[in-house]
Amino acid sequence: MTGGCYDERSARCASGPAPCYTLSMDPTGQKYFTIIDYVIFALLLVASMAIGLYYAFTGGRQSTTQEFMYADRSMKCLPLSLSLMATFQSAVAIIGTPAEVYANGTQYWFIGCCYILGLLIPAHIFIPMFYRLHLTSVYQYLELRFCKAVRICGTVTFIFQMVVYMGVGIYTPALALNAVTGFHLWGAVLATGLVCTLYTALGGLKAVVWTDVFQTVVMFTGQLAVIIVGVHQAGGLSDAWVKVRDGGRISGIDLNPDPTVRHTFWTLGVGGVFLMLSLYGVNQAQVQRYLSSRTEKEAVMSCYMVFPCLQVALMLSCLMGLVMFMVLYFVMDMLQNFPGLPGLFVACLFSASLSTISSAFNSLATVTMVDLIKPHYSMTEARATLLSKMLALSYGIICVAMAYVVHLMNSSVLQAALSIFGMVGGPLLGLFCLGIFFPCANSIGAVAGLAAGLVMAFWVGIGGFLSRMPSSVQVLPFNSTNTSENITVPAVIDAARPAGLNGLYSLSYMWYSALNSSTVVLIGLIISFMTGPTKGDDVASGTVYPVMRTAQSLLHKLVKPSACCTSPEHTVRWSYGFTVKCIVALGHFNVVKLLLADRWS
Ligand SMILES: O=C(O)CCCC[C@@H]1SC[C@@H]2NC(=O)N[C@@H]21
Ligand code: NA
Repeated sequence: MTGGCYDERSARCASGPAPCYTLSMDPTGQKYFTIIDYVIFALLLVASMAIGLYYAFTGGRQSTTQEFMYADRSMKCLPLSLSLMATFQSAVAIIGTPAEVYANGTQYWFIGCCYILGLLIPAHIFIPMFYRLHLTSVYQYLELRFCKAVRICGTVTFIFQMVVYMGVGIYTPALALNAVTGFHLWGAVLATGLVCTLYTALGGLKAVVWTDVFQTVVMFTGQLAVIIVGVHQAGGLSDAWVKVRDGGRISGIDLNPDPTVRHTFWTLGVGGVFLMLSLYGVNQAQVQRYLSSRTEKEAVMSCYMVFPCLQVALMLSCLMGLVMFMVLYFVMDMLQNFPGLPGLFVACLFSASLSTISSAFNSLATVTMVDLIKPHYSMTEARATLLSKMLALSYGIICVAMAYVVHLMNSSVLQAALSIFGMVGGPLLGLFCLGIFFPCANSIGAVAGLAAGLVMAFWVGIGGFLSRMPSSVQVLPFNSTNTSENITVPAVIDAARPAGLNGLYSLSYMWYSALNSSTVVLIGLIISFMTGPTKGDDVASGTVYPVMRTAQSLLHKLVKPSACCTSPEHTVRWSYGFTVKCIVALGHFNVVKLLLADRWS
């Protein structure tokens, strides 16, 4: 490792503000794979293809849309939970999260707090409702609750979101591989796109779920192997811990309520809940997995089981950020003398990418078929299945084209991916919440609300992107005393903090989902009341969540009727006891907070 430097190309591959080190490279400036690395990488593609072909020629041979799209609704919760986790865990997380943790400390790790509510709400509100409605696509809910126009708006918005996201997902690992090994950028994009499109178009959802399971194993193995070797090279756990702590990489809990601060416990732990709801609650790729479960209980269980998988994935990514100073270069440099490990790490990268874009292809083909084509053209089952496969192929081509667009954009992919979810997934979440929690909302309100949410999303999202001109400034590493070189990172500096309305531009991107979904609900309700709110009994049964009834029954369970409200002194005594309990709990929380802050300061 020599002194740090800011290298446009490698910083791009680091996908985010991260320091880069010029390494002792051969004259062409590239690190070469050994043959064993290529073999491991090729094995990943071949194995994925084999699983796809297996499901193309066994079972029902993907001859019906029920099998192609919903695996004949026969899936069990274990493979489903791994597939659910893998779908939104792409190379962006594998590279971007370590780069984020190293460049900005472990504050990002608190995003794990949003997984609790981010999975409980889908498990107990969205899944039961969608499962009992026997939906063929999640956007069918919008037609049941509102009208066909709202369904089409939702479908088109989803298609836009996933096509852009796929572009990021396929481009990231190819760029990283190119920057580090000299592997031809577009060769990697085409190889990934081709293999993924083929096994998805041939094997349907069964193939996508089982390749996701296989790719998750490769992902975790690759990350674990690199962490173990990295810690070993750092001199063992204790030395690694000392280096990391003295390097100031461990950031305690940041309770700053300022919404413009990029990463705090609130932006990650609370803003992240809305992000999770838009992904694990109403995103077609995930809902399709819930609907392919054998029973509703299996679907809820698969959602619960995502929690430990996500926590492990987050822990591995964050540990990589701590153990390795620069994910990819460090991997290549450090592991050069461990032939096979660079190949395993790159296979881990591509496993993350393949398992994400295959889910995107399959869900895009499904909604295009179910929401946009089938309602207007009747056709035989065979033709519908063939058309679905053609759609999956065409989305593969679109995805490669999108990779080129992302190439031109050249921004931090982790923030880009999360911003896409916030800017487009947020309004979609708002649309579903408007329908599910507000019986008075009508179709005009829904369409107007969605439009308002998207306008808000792009205004704040693009405004925020433009107002933060990235520039490289001299940044000393976090109070580290043991490193001499200055690390130059492309810091994203906030221009003079704009006041008032423009303050929205400096809003943390982690609040986009919350801001945009609430905009849809707010505008949707206002327009609904202005154009004649829907009457309670006009709403299709099963499409509204009974908030009041649930709240009353919960309150009833909490407040045992015998314990209080039978007489004034009972009520006084109960409320006194309740208040004392709250104060004690608050005390505990503060003690924990002080301990955490002290330990990590
Ligand atoms: O990896 C990606 O493709 C996108 C970045 C991660 C997406 C979100 S972040 C919260 C949740 N946890 C994950 O591991 N993925 C999703
Ligand atoms: Na993935």
